[in-house]
Amino acid sequence: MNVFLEAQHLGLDLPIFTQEQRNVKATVGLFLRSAFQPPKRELRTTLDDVSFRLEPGDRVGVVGRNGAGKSTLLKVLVGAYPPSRGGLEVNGSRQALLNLALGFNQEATVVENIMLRGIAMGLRPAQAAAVIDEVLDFSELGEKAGHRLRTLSSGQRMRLGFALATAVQHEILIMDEWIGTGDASFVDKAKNRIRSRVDNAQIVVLASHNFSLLRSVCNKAMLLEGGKLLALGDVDEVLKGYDELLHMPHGDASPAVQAMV
Ligand SMILES: Nc1ncnc2c1ncn2[C@@H]1O[C@H](COP(=O)(O)OP(=O)(O)OP(=O)(O)O)[C@@H](O)[C@H]1O
Repeated sequence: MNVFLEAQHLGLDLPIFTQEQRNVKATVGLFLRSAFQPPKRELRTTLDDVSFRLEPGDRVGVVGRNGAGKSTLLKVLVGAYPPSRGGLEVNGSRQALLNLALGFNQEATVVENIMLRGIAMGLRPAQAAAVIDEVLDFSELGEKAGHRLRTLSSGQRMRLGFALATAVQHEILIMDEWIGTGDASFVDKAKNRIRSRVDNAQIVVLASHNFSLLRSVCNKAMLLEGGKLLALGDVDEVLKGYDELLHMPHGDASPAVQAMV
């Protein structure tokens, strides 16, 4: 199968809720208005005319300043947000390593959650059942198998989310910079597994601010600014352009970026 990920003139508008400027010194009025004045809903363009095609062997870092649209682009690529304009074509199985704590059912047991979330991630019921033992083993939660999720600590939930999200190798891996919050031995184990999933994926998309991580994982990078794709190319060149951009006011393109576009 020819694995690829293609975005064609992709655009996304998200609703934002704004409030008229209030006089914070008029305390009583402030309380009344914050209780009764409805917010205004506006649509804001978060991704604007983003086009690229990724092929097997592409390991692409997604960089840009805070609020540039990196996480939003990843959410569109994993199918969490449908694009408002343009199209996204994905050929191959994809796995998101984004918010590992999301999507659990607090009232269901650990094993039930592995089944439910495994199926939600696209596994067939038999495949989800087949990974239960491995997920319990990797997350070191065997003795909690029949416990309700709400009784787990946040670190234990993170282990479960990580073990489940990485239980199966996929062709396309879409991930945020992964910062381990578990104890040191789990973080080491998790890093080894991530490395193996990255090495064996055909396409990797990694959003991060960490240049050394990006250079060690990626061969290409894309630079976003204000929801637009400014550059896509060799990782070292794009990081150089991004580094220059970081020292410029918003809206100005750095010389290295201008040379790339
Ligand atoms: N759910 C949402 N609803 C409305 N606006 C949003 C939503 N999520 C993000 N935004 C806005 O979209 C823009 C891009 O946000 P995004 O999280 O994609 O940025 P980012 O490049 O990942 O930033 P950072 O480096 O700070 O994580 C920001 O202006 C943000 O305020």
